[in-house]
Amino acid sequence: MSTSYLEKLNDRQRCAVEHGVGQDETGAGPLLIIAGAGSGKTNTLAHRVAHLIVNGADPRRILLMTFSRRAAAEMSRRVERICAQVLGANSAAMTEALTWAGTFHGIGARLLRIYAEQIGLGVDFTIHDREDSADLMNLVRHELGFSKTESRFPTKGTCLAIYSRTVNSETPLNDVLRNWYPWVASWEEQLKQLFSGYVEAKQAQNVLDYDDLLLYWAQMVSDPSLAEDIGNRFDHVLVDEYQDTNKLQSSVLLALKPGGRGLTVVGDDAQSIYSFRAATVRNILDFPAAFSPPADVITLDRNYRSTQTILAAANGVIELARERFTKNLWTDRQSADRPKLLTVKDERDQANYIVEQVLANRETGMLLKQQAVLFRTSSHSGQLEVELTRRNIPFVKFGGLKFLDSAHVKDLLAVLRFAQNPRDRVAGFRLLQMLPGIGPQTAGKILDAIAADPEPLMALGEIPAPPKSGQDWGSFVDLLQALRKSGSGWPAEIAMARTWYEPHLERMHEDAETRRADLMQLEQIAAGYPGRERFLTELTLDPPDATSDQSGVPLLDEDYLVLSTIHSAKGQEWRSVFMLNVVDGCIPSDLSTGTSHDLEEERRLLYVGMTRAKDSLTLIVPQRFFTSGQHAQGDRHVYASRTRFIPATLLQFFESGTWPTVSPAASERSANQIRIDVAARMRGMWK
Ligand SMILES: Nc1ncnc2c1ncn2[C@@H]1O[C@H](COP(=O)(O)OP(=O)(O)OP(=O)(O)O)[C@@H](O)[C@H]1O
Repeated sequence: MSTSYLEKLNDRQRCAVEHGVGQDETGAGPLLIIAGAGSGKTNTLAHRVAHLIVNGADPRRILLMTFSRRAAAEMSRRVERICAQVLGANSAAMTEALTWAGTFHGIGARLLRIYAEQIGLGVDFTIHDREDSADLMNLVRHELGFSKTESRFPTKGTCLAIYSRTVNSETPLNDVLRNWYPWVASWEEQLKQLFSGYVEAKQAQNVLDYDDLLLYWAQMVSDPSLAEDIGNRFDHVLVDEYQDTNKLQSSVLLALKPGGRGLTVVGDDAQSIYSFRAATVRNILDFPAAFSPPADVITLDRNYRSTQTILAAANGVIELARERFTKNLWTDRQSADRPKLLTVKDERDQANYIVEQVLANRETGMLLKQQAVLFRTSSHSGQLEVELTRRNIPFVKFGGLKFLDSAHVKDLLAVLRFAQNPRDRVAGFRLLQMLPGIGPQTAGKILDAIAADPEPLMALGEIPAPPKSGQDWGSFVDLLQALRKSGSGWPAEIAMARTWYEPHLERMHEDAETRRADLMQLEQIAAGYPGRERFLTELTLDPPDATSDQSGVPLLDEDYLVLSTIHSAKGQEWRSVFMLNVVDGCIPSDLSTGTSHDLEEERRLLYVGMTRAKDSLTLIVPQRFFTSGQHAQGDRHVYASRTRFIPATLLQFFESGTWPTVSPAASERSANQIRIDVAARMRGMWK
């Protein structure tokens, strides 16, 4: 069989791809691939999966876990391309059978549905996103009377963050409070009560939150026979971005493959940027020793993405990290141009510079899509978005406000979610209050009345129409009962729900027309899923995160500039990268300067951003920037200085400059063209 597809790999990559393949029948021993930025991690992992399939592995028995659904889709596409070189026309069938590719949470949700009965879980469970979870937390907090306490009890968001960190890091509440939330430590007892109430409420309503998908999974595999049963479904388990997994995820993984047979994890400790989700870099560092004999380790340190000058600057930044394990990256892509470190007056000039530069690049044949503007926090791109819109330059923004966070999209999803799981109080609450004349109290009463019935939506039909809800009540009940029966199939159901919702949309929002366009787009997205349950699950777990000025994301063949938070830029690359606000207070963010641990993560963020660039990198340092909300002083302009992560010793790696540049000729011209001689007038005042 031809192995020509392996020829383009370098020796180390090839070693990683071939590790253990065809050695013996029990599969390869555990493998850790430490893959530096741009070292071909995705490429290598895709080749490994393809190589396994080409060598006879059953694709239905390969579990591939990635950080996002987008990454899983990209990986499957690459695997298919590689397999096609060897297997020709048969490859599509093989790679389509690669059905166990997804995120930890997505895979968890699927397994929980399969094993629901064995662990006493209602198979119809719905999944709460962070906002729904916070709403439910709030409800319980209210019921327990904590919102009325005299000194201030933590907000619903903080409570949820504490809960989430506690369960994901498998750390006692007491420690979490002491280390991360010392200012609420006095509330420990009440928080315990709250969390216990929250767990009971979720169970009564048959909902799981994000964390539950991992928690339930971990509980499930703590039973040795279930663990074995699930583990035996897969011959190979491969995990990408292992540096961003948390303790719970590694527990699950090790329980699935306790001896490490067939287990491959890939990651880069220098790119670990998700500790706010309780990810721990220890997972990757401790991986080899979790097995006996220890896992094999292969390091990829040749970078194929960036020029040598960009890499030198990025290496310089990460070299100053307190603790690091990855070696310096190297490349043979020479370039005479160092990355730019550009000082501008303020954010307005920053935006103007980018627009000018992006257009200039396009003149030289670089598509907008090959260029990206990265920033630490979603709000940093405000000025730029205004300028791009004004100049009619199409852009798509990743990170920050999600499409699914808009009220009307959430409304429509609430209809579907309530039909799916009528015990889901958060969805029910939202939905009932859309009807005229129904407020929180009436909604609560209705939900209470139907909760005990084995078929709550049938019970709904027996409730007399609440006063003032008029004819809307009847059509509401009809809709839900029809959806529950699933008679019209998918995606017709979502169209049905939208038709029902439209008059309410018009009543509630002045800009109903633009919102309607979002709903049409949602319907289009929905058509790509086999059914309501999969649609709701996957959308909640990995929502599309692009928002743009237009009603939707431009079609793929259109050209647009990419705006992205650094977090959302993970794993991507562009020919030209601009980074906004490379100043202290933005990166490191002034919210993150608390501990050295936080600071180190901010340094890695800058590193991740810089290593996205292939040919050209520009870091922009506005001397003044606008900050909102976080300070006691409120919104204000502050004077900024260059990020502390680029101290004077690193300036050698950059070409420093200012913009706009005033050429000598221009200043001479302006001197010659004095329109008002103010000085002469001033003198004249006294003559
Ligand atoms: N053996 C190789 N020969 C030539 N180019 C390669 C090779 N391996 C990878 N590349 C190229 O290097 C670039 C980076 O690869 P990839 O996106 O897989 O990196 P990565 O390790 O996932 O990066 P990161 O961790 O920074 O996101 C891609 O453009 C890819 O095509």
